[in-house]
Amino acid sequence: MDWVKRYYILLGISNVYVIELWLFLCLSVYAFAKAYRKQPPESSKKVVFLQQRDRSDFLIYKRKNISMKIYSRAQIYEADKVTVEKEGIPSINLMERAGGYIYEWVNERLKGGQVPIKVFCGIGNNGGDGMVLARYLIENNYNVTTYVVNYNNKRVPDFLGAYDRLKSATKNWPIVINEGDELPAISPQDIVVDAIFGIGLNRVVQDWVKALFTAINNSNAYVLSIDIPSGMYMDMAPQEGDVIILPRFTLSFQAPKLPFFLPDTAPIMQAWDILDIGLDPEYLATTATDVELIGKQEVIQMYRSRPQFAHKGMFGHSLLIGGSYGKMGAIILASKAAMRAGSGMVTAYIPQIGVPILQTALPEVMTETDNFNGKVFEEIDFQTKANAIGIGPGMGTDSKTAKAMGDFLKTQKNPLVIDADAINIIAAIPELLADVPALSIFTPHFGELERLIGKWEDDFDRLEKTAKFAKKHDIAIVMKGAHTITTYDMKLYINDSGNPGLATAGSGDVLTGVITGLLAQGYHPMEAALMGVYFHGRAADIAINQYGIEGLIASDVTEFLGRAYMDLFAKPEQPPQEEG
Ligand SMILES: NC(=O)C1=CN([C@@H]2O[C@H](COP(=O)(O)OP(=O)(O)OC[C@H]3O[C@@H](n4cnc5c(N)ncnc54)[C@H](O)[C@@H]3O)[C@@H](O)[C@H]2O)[C@@H](O)CC1
Ligand SMILES: Nc1ncnc2c1ncn2[C@@H]1O[C@H](COP(=O)(O)OP(=O)(O)O)[C@@H](O)[C@H]1O
Ligand SMILES: [K+]
Repeated sequence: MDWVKRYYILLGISNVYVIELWLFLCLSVYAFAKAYRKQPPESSKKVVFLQQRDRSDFLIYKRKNISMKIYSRAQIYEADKVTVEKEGIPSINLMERAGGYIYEWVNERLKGGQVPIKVFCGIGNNGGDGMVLARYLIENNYNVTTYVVNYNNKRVPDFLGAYDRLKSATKNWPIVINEGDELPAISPQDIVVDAIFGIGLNRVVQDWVKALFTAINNSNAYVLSIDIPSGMYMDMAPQEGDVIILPRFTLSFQAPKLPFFLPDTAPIMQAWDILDIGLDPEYLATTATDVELIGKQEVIQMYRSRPQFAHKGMFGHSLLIGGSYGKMGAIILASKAAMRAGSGMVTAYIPQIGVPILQTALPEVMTETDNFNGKVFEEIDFQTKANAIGIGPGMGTDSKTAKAMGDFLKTQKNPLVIDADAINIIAAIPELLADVPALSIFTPHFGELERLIGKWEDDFDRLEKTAKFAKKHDIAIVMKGAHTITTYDMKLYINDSGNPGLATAGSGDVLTGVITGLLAQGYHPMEAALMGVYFHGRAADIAINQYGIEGLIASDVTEFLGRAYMDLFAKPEQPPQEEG
């Protein structure tokens, strides 16, 4: 430090002053550095938060190991009750826990950044979660404005508890918004926390609250919804004129909610994650739900590996019935997919006209035909001792074919896979349903489903009507689409794999082949249906790494089926590392 002393002595300042000044300088630099670290420039911190969204590609979130049960509202309330009883805690502690976890989630991403955060709280428990979050944010020096959206006067006790705790922790009290009040200005730079309605929403929202939702949606702010976007019902479809908050991200407690997977509401969910708030594990594990998610863990449990001395006779003979002039591709796709799914042998039953085409395209597959020489087949009569039969792809709905199918159904006792034109024929001649063997698997897309069961009003109505139809006829119905849902015995199984690359001609034919191939290998029909839908989607998820979503065609899905099987036991992928 000699050079400092000398400098100050030169300036005529005494030694004591030099040391004090030096200390003062050091402390100032330290304080500045600390303050700077705690409050980094707004813009850079905002970027860190937004990256979560930029990476919120649906595939990333689908890989997460989330609860595979989808609980009803009543079950979630019961889980709350059981948890507080077993832990011997007041229920507000559970709210504290939930709000605390949300705070940790936000803090991990914002790292103290001074982005303006506007927390909008309702007056129920969802609002209470928002209050707890707001308090933590304020206590940790975030830039927070809290609002109470006063949509009715029935403030629930835990909300009031959380409200009081916030008010006693800070002078930064919430602003109450009543009907008729001017709505707060929200800027695109804000982060909006939506804790207005949670799973308790059960009726249409008042107009002024809708206006607030609209203002939030139009603000272009980053919106984080707590538990479920406000305005979205947990167990019914949006009503005409409803407004739903459109979040960039939703943090949902403990388990996903059914509307996150349905076509009317799922597109609202740009990205979401599940926050484990420690609800009683025993209750969660032992409670049977009407809805389940099927992902890798479920399929692993169904999968049976092959013994070393296996031979083809052990893996069944699949028979695929279909094809017609101009539509031989469909039955070729289905037959090849059955082989790739692991069927020991595959035979295609096709009109004579298709034999050279099929035999050239698929040397592994055998063929049988009818005795007619038409563009469609006119009878279904075969020698193959099939372990599983799939019928429909490319078959057409010619009256001769329909007659042949009716006669064929009368001879069948084992579960069939019924797809495409076979469904259309049954839809046109409903009496045929009486001859469909129990536990047969129907695989309609929405068009075919409507022909089969009639019109529906919305997603929930469709699920109910389809489940009842399936129950009545003792069949399984695979409702194809994004998040294919299979129903049997009034239960719903939501598939967790697949991507919009599958929206391409022939991918449904491939699915028919996969399910038939699994059935032939001795899997129970429900296992074959659920595994088949999963593998089909997973193969497409892997294949798009090579072909891209637009480039994917149905044959690629078949090519990647083996990879989908291998992927069952592949090490889980590491989630992408946070930056910043
Ligand atoms: N186990 C969990 O998942 C936990 C959930 N908690 C929170 O609790 C929430 C559910 O809380 P609540 O049952 O209090 O419900 P909400 O906070 O979702 O709804 C608030 C209240 O508004 C009423 N309401 C419904 N529709 C309305 C409308 N259109 N207009 C005016 N009022 C309407 C309801 O009767 C309800 O009492 C969850 O979403 C979650 O945020 C946490 O606090 C603790 C644990
Ligand atoms: N957006 C999507 N996301 C995931 N899977 C999809 C999507 N669109 C279609 N699929 C899947 O692709 C398949 C399409 O079947 P289908 O409509 O019968 O096709 P095709 O009649 O051309 O064979 C179904 O398995 C369906 O679940
Ligand atoms: K909410």
